Amino acid sequence: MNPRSRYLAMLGVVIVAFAIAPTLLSNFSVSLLNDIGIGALVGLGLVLLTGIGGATSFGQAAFVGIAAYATAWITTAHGASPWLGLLFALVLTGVSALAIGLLTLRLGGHFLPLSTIAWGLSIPLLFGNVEAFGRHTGMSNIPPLTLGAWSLVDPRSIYYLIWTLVGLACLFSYNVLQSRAGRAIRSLRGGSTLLASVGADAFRVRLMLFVMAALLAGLAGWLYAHMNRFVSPSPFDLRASIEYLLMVVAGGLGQLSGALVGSALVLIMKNGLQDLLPLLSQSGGQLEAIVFAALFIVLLQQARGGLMGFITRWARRRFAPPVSNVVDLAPAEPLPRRSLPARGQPVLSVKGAVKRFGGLVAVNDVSFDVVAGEIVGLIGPNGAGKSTMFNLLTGTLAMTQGRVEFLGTDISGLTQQRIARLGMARTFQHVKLRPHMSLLDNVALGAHARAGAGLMAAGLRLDRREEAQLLAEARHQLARIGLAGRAHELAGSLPLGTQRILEIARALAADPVLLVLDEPAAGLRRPEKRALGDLLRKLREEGVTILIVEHDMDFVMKLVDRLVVMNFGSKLVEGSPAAVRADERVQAAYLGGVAAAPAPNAAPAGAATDGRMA
Ligand SMILES: Nc1ncnc2c1ncn2[C@@H]1O[C@H](COP(=O)(O)OP(=O)(O)OP(=O)(O)O)[C@@H](O)[C@H]1O
Repeated sequence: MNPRSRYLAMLGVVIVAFAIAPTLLSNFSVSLLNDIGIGALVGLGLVLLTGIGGATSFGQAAFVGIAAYATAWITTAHGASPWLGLLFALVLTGVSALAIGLLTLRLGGHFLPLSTIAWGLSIPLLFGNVEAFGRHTGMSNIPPLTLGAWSLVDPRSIYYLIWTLVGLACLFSYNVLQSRAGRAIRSLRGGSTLLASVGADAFRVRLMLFVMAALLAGLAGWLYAHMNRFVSPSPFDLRASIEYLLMVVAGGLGQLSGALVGSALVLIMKNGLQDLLPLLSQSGGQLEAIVFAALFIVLLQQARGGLMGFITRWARRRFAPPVSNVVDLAPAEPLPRRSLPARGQPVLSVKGAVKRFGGLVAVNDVSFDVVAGEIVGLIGPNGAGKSTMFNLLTGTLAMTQGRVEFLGTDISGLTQQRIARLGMARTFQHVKLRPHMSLLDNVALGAHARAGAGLMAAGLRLDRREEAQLLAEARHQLARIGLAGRAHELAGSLPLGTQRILEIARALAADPVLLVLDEPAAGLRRPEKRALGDLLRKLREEGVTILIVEHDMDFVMKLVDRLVVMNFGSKLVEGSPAAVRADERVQAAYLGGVAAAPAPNAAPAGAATDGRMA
């Protein structure tokens, strides 16, 4: 049996087991399974938001509460149908999440989790102080769910609805993660610069994810209200939020199944402890909290991947074949390409660029132009201001003064994301890849701005044609750099030099007009450098314009059409490689005539062995 059939068979067994469970289990066990399903829905949102998106939330129970109170209020006070209650609950939860997200998601570091504690505390307090919500006594007599004439009042009948919704939510979330939106979500950890460089807005991605997680919690809240037919503030307070977080940490924050496993683990343990602890001590309630706190600490120390982390590692060792190097992608129409400007047309024009870091002038009144179809090298000794100049061009840093035009548009005040979308793609001096993602996904991320399917389309699998095009583009770019055979390996497994090349493939996937490369040859061996040089020359033939910062003079002199030399933040000279090599000011800047080395192949006297001038 191949792995896919084995996986489908296992899934079939799980579905059949869930379908027949209510006929075999006691009422108590079915009710427990219902609670586990509701917990799993909240946990699913937390896995996406915290485990995959990297934003810790201590306030998820508040969203469960907003939906539970919304449906309770509209169905009891206004006699609305619970299905209208669902719509109302989801809209209210979504709008609340959007408002809270807009206010808090820009907070960095520890401030975001702290802010989640603030609203996690305040929203249940609000429930307890509103007369219409029954204050701390809560609201009762909430109608049960009905499907036509079928009332879901009994735990065995609502069981099927809960677990069908859990199944659909898992499928939706899985589809999202396997998409353009999912790649952006998986890239959130590790900062927003990379996402901005491929034309994605990290804040928007995080906000959408936050709303999606809240909606999953809202769905759970709606089920909770109509299953228990009673709501009060305490099941939605900070303690409940921490319990949801504990569930996903116990189950495994890194994978969707962690939500199900964690919910089951914590709720079964909680029930067991509630039976056991009173036998051991009078104060069983307090002991339960202590046991859970101890469990949390042990998990954080010993098993950060949770139970599913253990199971996955074991299953991989036991069953999984080695990573398949076959790129088994369906054929797809190529993505539309942008038209490149005619050779010699102006592409980039930098006028009087200045960047100050406090008292330090890192870039001082630098001007130069780049025209279509040429390779221009930006060189200079260490600390000359080259990377800062690149960061100004790409919008990564704001200019203190000056102007940059790209394809005739003034991009001086534009964000990195807008500039990327205009057709400027870059690589980084300090490689920015997502090591836990495959090579294919890393490169497909580069083509993010060439497609448009969002979360909803991805979740419903309406994005398959576009997704196939994105993956085909990524495969094409991987083939170009000779890594097609390793498409499914993790980017983190590559040596640093190869990671730099992978960054170039990611930049090419954006179909750029201007490729901005920051030290692409650093860490490459001689044959790899030769291959890189060939690739860049081929790109130039195809009409791509290239601006390159490089310390390897042997490499750069043979490659570029023109050089701009910087020193102490200012432009020193500009000209052909031969003219620059012969220029005395450049020789002086590079400490004693290193740049005057006669043959481009030979390491210049006094230069570092890798051919670095500086
Ligand atoms: N974010 C920053 N804050 C303060 N100073 C900075 C910052 N970034 C760069 N600098 C300073 O600006 C100057 C230029 O740095 P930059 O990295 O642009 O030089 P470079 O030519 O790229 O050097 P290298 O070749 O070593 O990478 C250096 O003195 C550096 O310390």
